[in-house]
Amino acid sequence: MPAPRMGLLGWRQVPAVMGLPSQNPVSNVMLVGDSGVGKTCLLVRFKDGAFLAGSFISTVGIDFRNKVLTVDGVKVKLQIWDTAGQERFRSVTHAYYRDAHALLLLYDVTNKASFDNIQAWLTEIHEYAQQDVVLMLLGNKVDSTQDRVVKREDGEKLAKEYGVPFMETSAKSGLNVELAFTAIAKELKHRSMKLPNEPKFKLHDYVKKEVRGSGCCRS
Ligand SMILES: Nc1nc2c(ncn2[C@@H]2O[C@H](COP(=O)(O)OP(=O)(O)OP(=O)(O)O)[C@@H](O)[C@H]2O)c(=O)[nH]1
Repeated sequence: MPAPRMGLLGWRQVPAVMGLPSQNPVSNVMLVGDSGVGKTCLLVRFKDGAFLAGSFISTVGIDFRNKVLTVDGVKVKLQIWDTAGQERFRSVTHAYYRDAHALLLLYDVTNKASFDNIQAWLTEIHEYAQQDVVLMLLGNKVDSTQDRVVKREDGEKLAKEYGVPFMETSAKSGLNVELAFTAIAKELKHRSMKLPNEPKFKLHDYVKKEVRGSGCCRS
């Protein structure tokens, strides 16, 4: 059992922006998935450009970081919530779904159980999150080629089945990490601005094109 990492918010504490999504220029992005899939590492890679090597310290409750991205010349403020994947913190996570504007759902390509549990996570998301929440599926740890047990095609198939955009990432190498958050920020920006003459942004198409362009993830 990994040692616990107490989230900045600790138990039952709520970020100042909770409950005020419409008056609030901050977009809330929540990272979910089994314990150990790499949610904290993905966030640290995105925020600080570093990889948390060494022993695995499991998140307790929920933690968060802020990051501002410039998307098509517009600043998009993201507050990213790093949730605890362990089952015993599930009720804490449930309380946050409703105020999330976007969800990044992770599994670990070296851990079949974390992939098999995606269906259960999607059921939970369906139950607790807003109907129009932006959702993306990420298969993390693709740098671990020797230990891979979930093929890219399996991730793609599952994502297609549920109609969600998909990409493979590595918090260790940084592969597609910036891209995942940028894609989410683009979608959130387009939704919030709703410019009448602007063509509708298609997250699926953007992700497919960008992932193909990066030459990533051929296994
Ligand atoms: N090789 C490799 N290891 C990774 C990657 N991302 C995370 N890890 C390792 O996986 C372990 C778990 O990472 P965390 O980011 O703490 O996992 P988590 O999903 O936040 O776990 P919980 O807080 O328990 O929900 C750590 O030992 C990390 O070093 C990755 O992209 N590649």
